Amino acid sequence: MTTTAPPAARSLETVGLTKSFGGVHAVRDATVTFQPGKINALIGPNGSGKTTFFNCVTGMIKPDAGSVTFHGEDITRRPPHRIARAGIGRSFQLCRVFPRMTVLENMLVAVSRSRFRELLKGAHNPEEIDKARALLVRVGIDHLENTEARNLSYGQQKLLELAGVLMGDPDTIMLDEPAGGVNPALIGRIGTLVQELNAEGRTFLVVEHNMDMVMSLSHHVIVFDRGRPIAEGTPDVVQSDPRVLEAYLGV
Ligand SMILES: Nc1ncnc2c1ncn2[C@@H]1O[C@H](COP(=O)(O)OP(=O)(O)OP(=O)(O)O)[C@@H](O)[C@H]1O
Repeated sequence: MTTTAPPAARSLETVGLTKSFGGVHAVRDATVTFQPGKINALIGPNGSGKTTFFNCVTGMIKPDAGSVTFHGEDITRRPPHRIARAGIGRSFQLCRVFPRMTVLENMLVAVSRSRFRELLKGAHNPEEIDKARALLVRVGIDHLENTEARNLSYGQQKLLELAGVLMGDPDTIMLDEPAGGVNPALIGRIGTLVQELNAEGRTFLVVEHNMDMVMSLSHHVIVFDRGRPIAEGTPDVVQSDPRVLEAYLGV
C-alpha cells in the first residue's frame, strides 16, 4: 500500500483569481503565493486591483473565477466572518471604527458575532475586557479607553482598528494602506508594531503606497499592474525591475 504525504501547508495563495465590475477587469487571473511568516507587500499603481484582490481573499466580494487557499484549505467564497475565524484578520483602506462607541467598546465589538449580541445585552466577558485592555496598551492608546472613537486622530483610529483585528488572534493579517492619511510619528509606530507582531510569527500582507514604509518593512514585495502580478521579490530586486518602473511610470 502506498501513502501520499499531504501537500506542505503554505500560508495563503490564490490561483487564477478573477473579478470584473461590468467591463472593468479589476483582478485578472491573479496567481499569488504569499510567504508564510513574512511581511509581504502588495504594491501597484492606482486602480491596479489591490483592494479588489484583498476583498476577494477576505470574502468581502465574491470572485468570478479562481481559488483562495489558506493553510491548504479552500476558502474561496466563504463569508468574511468564516474567513476571519479561519485566521485571517484585516483592516480597511478607509479605517472602519464605530465613531460613537468608546475605544474599549470598539474592541469588544471586534470579537465574534455571538459575543456582539452579549455586548448589546450589556454582558461583558471579563476575559475579553482584559484582553482588549492589554492590546490597547500594546498599540499605545490605552489612555483613550473611554474616549469615543470619533475623537481620535486618524492614525489613532488605525491603531484601534489594528488592535481590534488582534482580538481575533489571526495568524495572518492583511492591512490595506496602514500609513494612508497617518502622520509620520504614528506611521513609525504602526511599522514597529507590524515588525514586532511578525517576529512573534504572524504573516502580514500589506497594501501600501508609502514606498519608504514598504521598502523598509517588507521581506517580499508583489507588484500588481492591471489586475495581476507582474513582478515579485525582495524590495531591492523589485525596485530595479524594469517592468515595475514601466507600470508606475508608463515608460
Ligand atoms: N465596486 C466597484 N465597482 C466598479 N468598479 C470598481 C469597483 N471596485 C473597484 N473598481 C474598479 O476596479 C479597478 C481596480 O480597483 P481597486 O480599488 O481594486 O484598485 P487599487 O489597486 O486598490 O487602487 P488604489 O491604489 O487606488 O486603492 C479600478 O478600475 C476601479 O475603478
